[in-house]
Amino acid sequence: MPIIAAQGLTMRFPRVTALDSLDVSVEAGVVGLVGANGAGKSTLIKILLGLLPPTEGRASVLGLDIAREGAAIRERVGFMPEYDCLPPDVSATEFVVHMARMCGLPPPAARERAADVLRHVGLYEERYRPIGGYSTGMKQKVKLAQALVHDPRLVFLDEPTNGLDPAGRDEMLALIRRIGSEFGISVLVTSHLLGELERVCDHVVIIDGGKLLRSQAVESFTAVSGVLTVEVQDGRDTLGEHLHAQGVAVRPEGRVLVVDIAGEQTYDLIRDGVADLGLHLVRLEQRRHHIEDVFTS
Ligand SMILES: Nc1ncnc2c1ncn2[C@@H]1O[C@H](COP(=O)(O)OP(=O)(O)OP(=O)(O)O)[C@@H](O)[C@H]1O
Repeated sequence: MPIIAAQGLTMRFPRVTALDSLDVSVEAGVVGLVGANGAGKSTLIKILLGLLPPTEGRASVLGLDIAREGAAIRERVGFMPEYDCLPPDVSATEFVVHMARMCGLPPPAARERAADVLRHVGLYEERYRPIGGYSTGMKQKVKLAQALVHDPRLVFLDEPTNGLDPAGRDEMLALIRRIGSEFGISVLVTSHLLGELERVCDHVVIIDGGKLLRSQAVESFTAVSGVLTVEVQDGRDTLGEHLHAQGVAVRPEGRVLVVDIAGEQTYDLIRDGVADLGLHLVRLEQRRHHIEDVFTS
């Protein structure tokens, strides 16, 4: 059963059509929803949570109908909103316990679950301090923790890497991957950056102007290409010239050489070249496409 299915989903605001007859169906796993700012990602999430009735069309989440079963959907789905909505004067622990209580957990279970999820997202001693003094990364973790506290089957994460520095972004992406793989919770994560979703998602849905552009397994975007990446220690140009002299299509790119594969003999020529020149081979691998290549080529 798909975790999310939409048919002809349309949302017209007075001045703009945010979703335009969207048909999409995705299976369990970590799913990326990609689109430029204003593409309709947040609107889709609000509709899927049963919080905003669409102008036209139908959709279901975990097999539940958004028009009739919104409350049941929200019981089973966690939501991390894009913008901050955190009370500055309470601690992360107090806030997440409160959110667990709102979901119907009794006090001891709420405290236990809150402690667990805060640990999972990487908030430790700081969880007793008021949220107002937190960094952006810590606030994102609190928002993620509250989305997970009621043990949902699916979470919607709206731009979770927004405002994070590269280290914070990597940490958040790793956490998202763990939610899917270790906790077995399906994830719908939005971003305007294709590249970062490629690293953590099984499947990506790309929308533009409220229309579906693609819905595809990440693996099928990132199929192996027809080029090899060769890295040697101190000898990139020597090896490049040597291969070129043997008719190999080769070009330097940063620290590596990029070689077009013209059959099995290309591997042999590289191996023999490295050996003949007495070089130390660091890396020889077939390059994979990146999702972004699909849209820039
Ligand atoms: N309540 C609303 N009333 C009027 N227009 C709206 C409303 N909510 C969203 N829109 C418009 O619908 C379009 C899609 O907005 P949406 O927030 O879904 O995009 P998004 O892909 O999530 O982008 P972002 O990442 O910038 O939030 C935008 O043009 C936005 O201005």
